[in-house]
Amino acid sequence: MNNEALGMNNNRVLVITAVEAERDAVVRGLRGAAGFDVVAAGVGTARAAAGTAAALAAGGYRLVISAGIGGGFEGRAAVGTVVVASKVIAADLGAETPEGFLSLDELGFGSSCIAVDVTLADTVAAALKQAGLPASTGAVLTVSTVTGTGETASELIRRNPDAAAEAMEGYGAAVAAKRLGLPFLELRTISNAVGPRDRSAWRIKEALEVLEAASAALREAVS
Ligand SMILES: O=C(O)c1cccc(C(=O)CC[C@H]2O[C@@H](n3cnc4c(=O)[nH]cnc43)[C@H](O)[C@@H]2O)c1
Repeated sequence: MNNEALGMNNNRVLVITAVEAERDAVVRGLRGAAGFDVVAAGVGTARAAAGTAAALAAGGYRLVISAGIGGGFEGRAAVGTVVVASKVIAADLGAETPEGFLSLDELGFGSSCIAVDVTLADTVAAALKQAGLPASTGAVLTVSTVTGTGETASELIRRNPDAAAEAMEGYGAAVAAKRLGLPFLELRTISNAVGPRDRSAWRIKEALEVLEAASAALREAVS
């Protein structure tokens, strides 16, 4: 029997972040809004999936949002901007062959791509812009390894022409949400460019400030 049949209202929103600094930024932005639970589940898809599934087991949710900082692809998402995912792609889940990379889809093991609620994603992006934030929509890649070379960045774009950003958790949280039939969103504030590793150029503090501001706008957009 599902929650509705049991008379339980599914009216809560679960926001999953990787680290506590992201969770704290989201909580500050939400400013005590009712109906939101914000959980830091750890870095990577396994922790994101396990943390999301564990939280959803309590029941009562209507939406799952993966939120945090991320890397932006050159010319698509600049540092300090926000990307709302139009889809989530597990970009390195598959098999390497001498002829090139094969995705889960090509291997016949399901899909590396998870759809989001596009109408809601567009609504959230519009609300962020309305709040004065530089927001756009685009595919967000989930990777197991932060991209650290121009070659890998180019290869990711070649395989995923609509990619705007990369991060490490979205696909895991999305799989858990999908398993329960819940709509899913991913929101990334850009802390660094995807490409040659330059740790000194990461703008984590600024990205967390944008994440806080974005969460304030999110509060209205998904209520
Ligand atoms: O390289 C470092 O010294 C370093 C220091 C602190 C954090 C990191 C991370 O790799 C954080 C990963 C964390 O943040 C998201 N994220 C942010 N930028 C990217 C990116 O360009 N590619 C993938 N993930 C990124 C990710 O979702 C993790 O939660 C490194």
